[in-house]
Amino acid sequence: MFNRFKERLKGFKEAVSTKIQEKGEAEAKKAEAKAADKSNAEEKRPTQDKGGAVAAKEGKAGEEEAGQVQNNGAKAKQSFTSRAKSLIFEQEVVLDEKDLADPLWELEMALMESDVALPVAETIVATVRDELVGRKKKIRADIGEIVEEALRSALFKVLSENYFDVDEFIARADKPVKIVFVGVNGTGKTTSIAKVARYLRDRGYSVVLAAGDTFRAGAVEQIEVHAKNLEVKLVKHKDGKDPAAVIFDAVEYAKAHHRDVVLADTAGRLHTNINLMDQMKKIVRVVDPDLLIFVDEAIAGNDAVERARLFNEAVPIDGTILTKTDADAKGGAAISISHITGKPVLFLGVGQDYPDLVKFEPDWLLDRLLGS
Ligand SMILES: Nc1nc2c(ncn2[C@@H]2O[C@H](COP(=O)(O)OP(=O)(O)OP(=O)(O)O)[C@@H](O)[C@H]2O)c(=O)[nH]1
Repeated sequence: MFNRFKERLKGFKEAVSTKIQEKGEAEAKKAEAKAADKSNAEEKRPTQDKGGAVAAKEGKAGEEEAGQVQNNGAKAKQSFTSRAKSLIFEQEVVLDEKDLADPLWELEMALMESDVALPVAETIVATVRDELVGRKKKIRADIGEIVEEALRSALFKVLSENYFDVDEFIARADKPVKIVFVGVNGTGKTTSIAKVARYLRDRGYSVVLAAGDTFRAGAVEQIEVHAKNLEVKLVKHKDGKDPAAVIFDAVEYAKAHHRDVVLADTAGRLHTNINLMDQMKKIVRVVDPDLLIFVDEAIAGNDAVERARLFNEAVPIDGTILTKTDADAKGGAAISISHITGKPVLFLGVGQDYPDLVKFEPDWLLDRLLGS
């Protein structure tokens, strides 16, 4: 998961590390030279003072004393150098904007090549810059850790922007909670509905599915298989072509039978298909969903982000499910989609089986984006 993203970030980490090391070494050299000057000055002082006394004395005794003085001088020099060395290790480096210009450019490129949308990449770079510029770093501190911390904090800021606790929302909402899923073809909408049905059923909610994809041949049969596997009620129309009517009936069924949640499938559509977009608007008008969830696949990268933006413009969505993150090497869509739409990511699809659904938590995703 996100292997290419991690690979691309390495370049940035290395560039900052090299910068801190270079700067640290330059400052250490300066400190060493200063310490050596001071040590020479100290060495000279006792020799000169006692040197006068030596001149005043005559014979062997005088020579012995002179030897002793030289010895003392060498010892003083040695202890001064080791003190200077430990001071160098404790030396702190302050990074300025100039030091970080190249590494931050490297970071921006890494983010863009990982399909992070430009405004999001810029936000992340600005936060990392704020984290690193002007802060004192010890030369012997773990530089990798410093850079990782800055990145983590910048990514966390972006990922947690529109955080929404879907569990809490469902627990508090009036029942039945009406949830409609929309998106383009083949991105994993129906599979995600089945996963969410299982997720909710496991948390004690009763679920009704609505076979609202009346457009694609085989779509009703597909959701029927999921309903059977999960042992949940499916509402469908025989030869019905109006998805709004199917979903409306599913809601009526749920009300009459005191079911908690209605999960409605809809046909896959592209935002450019005006008829199908109008149909989606009609569904929203008729059903008035509590949550309109846009489903897209993480592997589509910037395309998924752009589609989410366009769907959100046509009919305001309440959140996103990003599928196929298990197959996504880049991570850009997962990082960008919420920032661009201003709506939260609710779940991530992490495989093809029913349990392969993860409730979106910024820290969970961060561990996978930055982890080894
Ligand atoms: N690896 C992986 N595959 C997934 C995930 N979610 C869905 N899929 C697969 O994606 C394919 C398409 O899923 P569907 O649920 O049929 O997609 P859809 O959006 O309903 O398709 P349409 O009905 O054409 O709109 C299936 O093979 C799923 O098993 C996921 O999180 N990871």
